[in-house]
This record gives sequence, C-alpha cells and structure tokens, in this order.
Amino acid sequence: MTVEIGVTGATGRMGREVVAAVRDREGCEVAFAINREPDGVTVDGTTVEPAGKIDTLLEEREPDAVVDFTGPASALEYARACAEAETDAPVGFVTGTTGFSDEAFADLEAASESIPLLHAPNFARGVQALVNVVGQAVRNLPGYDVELVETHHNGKRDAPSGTANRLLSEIEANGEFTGRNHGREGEEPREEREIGVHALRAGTITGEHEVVLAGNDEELRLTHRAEDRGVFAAGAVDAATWIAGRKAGRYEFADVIDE
Ligand SMILES: NC(=O)C1=CN([C@@H]2O[C@H](COP(=O)(O)OP(=O)(O)OC[C@H]3O[C@@H](n4cnc5c(N)ncnc54)[C@H](OP(=O)(O)O)[C@@H]3O)[C@@H](O)[C@H]2O)C=CC1
Ligand SMILES: O=C(O)C1=N[C@H](C(=O)O)C[C@H](O)C1
Repeated sequence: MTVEIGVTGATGRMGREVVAAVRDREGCEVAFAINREPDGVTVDGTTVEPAGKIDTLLEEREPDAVVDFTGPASALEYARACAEAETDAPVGFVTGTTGFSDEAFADLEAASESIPLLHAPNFARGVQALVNVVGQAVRNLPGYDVELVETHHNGKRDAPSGTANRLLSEIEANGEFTGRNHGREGEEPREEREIGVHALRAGTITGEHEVVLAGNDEELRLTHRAEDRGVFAAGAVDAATWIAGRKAGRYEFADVIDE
C-alpha cells in the first residue's frame, strides 16, 4: 500500500527537504504540497498549492498523513483542518514546528481527540538518544553545574530551540534546579542551582545542541550536531509512515523509534 503524504510549508528550508524525502522513499508519494503564497513554485517537480486550498486538498486527495514544518500559528491551523476534514479515514498529523506558547500547544494537542498527532521538536534519532543520556547524566552527577548551548542558522525565529526546551525539561525532571538563566550580562555571578541557557544564531549552521555538566574538577559535554536537514526530514517521513492508519491520539517520536 502506498502512503500518501501531504507537505505544508513546502517552499521552506524543511518543507523542501520533506518533499524530496517523500519522493525518494519507496512506498510513499506526495499527496500535495502547500505553502502560504507559492505563486506557481514547484519543489522537486511537485507544484506547490496555496494554503487556502488545504480543506479541498485534504478531501480530494485523502492523504494518510500531513507533515508540517511551518510556524506555530499555521501548524495549529493545519492540525485543525486535518481534524475537521471529511475524509474516509483520519488524517495523521506529524509536526516538527517549534516555538509554540503553552496555550497554542494545548490547542494543538486538542486535535489529537479526532486524529493521530505526533509532535517532535527534533526528528534526528541521535537527539532522542541525547534526551535519554542527558537525563541519566544529571541523575548520576548531582550537584554539578549544568549549562546548555544551542547553535542554529541565522534564519531561525524561536529561541531557545524546541530541542533545547525538551532537553531542559529532562534536566529539570531529574535534578534540583532553581530556574533557567538565559544568557548573562554585567555583574551576574552564577547562582548555584541555575541552568544557563545560551542560543547562538550564525550563518547556515543546521543545528547543534550541547549540554555541559561540570563539577568535581571534571566536565562532561554531551553534543549532538545535525550535519544535514535531510536527517530531520527522514525522521519525519518515518513518523508519517508509522502514524498512517493509527487511531486518534497523541504520539511521540520515541514511539516510532522504539517499535
Ligand atoms: N522537529 C525538527 O526536527 C525540526 C524542526 N524545525 C522547525 O520547523 C519550523 C520551520 O523551519 P524552517 O523550515 O527552517 O523555516 P522556514 O521559514 O524556512 O519555512 C517555513 C515555511 O512555512 C511557511 N509558512 C509559514 N506560515 C505559513 C502558513 N500560514 N501557511 C503556509 N505556509 C506557511 C513559510 O512560508 P513563507 O516563506 O511564506 O513565510 C515557509 O515556507 C520551525 O519551527 C523550526 O524550528 C526545523 C528543523 C527541524
Ligand atoms: O529551526 C531549525 O533549524 C531547527 N529547529 C528545531 C528546534 O527548534 O529544536 C530542531 C533543529 O535543531 C533545527
């Protein structure tokens, strides 16, 4: 059976990668590609349709899943469109979009009452392993100072990155920390149990996350470096093929990896 995948934000940095990854994946086809104002653009041979056609495209093409890398407001609109679409089977919604407010994220999750929904701030398999390892390191090194540095290209809008926020939740769940300190300036000595968070934006860097644990005259640095956006696109297509045909509910990328 062919898995039909719709792609939103198709002319963006990630959208282009996802269209290419779907086309290259055996057993998958691009059901449609859309973007805000595509003006007749094609991506990897696929004509990009305007976002206003989403309802029609969902009902005419009946995709198994939609993969979304756009922005928080548009991801929410697309998730709602999938949840409300009159299709024979529920359309799975896979989104890697980051930068949601807590309120917007709760609204996104609400769509999972009627469709299978998977959100991951990072679709690199190595990052999933990093999340696991960081939790263990913090548990093993009580009292060590913890700092997080994330580095991305100069076009990134949100800070800290979605992945950084995910790593911070993991760190906070496993240690006694008083709060996050986003950058330092002037007379600002480190507070004993704070977590320093630093967001660098420069050039075309794909994405790096480093957690530094230091104490006891030693330091441990755990680093993930994405060398190519194709790694995120491949993970998102893995998630889309995995979610196709599943019942409504909220799923994690770890569910895809662990199966
Ligand atoms: N989970 C993961 O593994 C990864 C997540 N990301 C996240 O994915 C998101 C996108 O990143 P990136 O591709 O670099 O960003 P880009 O800005 O390059 O692409 C976003 C695309 O979405 C489009 N878009 C925005 N709003 C709408 C809308 N309302 N309707 C239709 N299209 C819309 C933009 O169109 P326009 O050009 O008109 O603005 C653009 O084409 C970010 O939140 C980023 O953090 C990125 C990489 C990996
Ligand atoms: O915007 C990006 O580029 C990336 N965003 C994600 C995030 O915010 O964590 C994942 C990856 O680091 C690339």
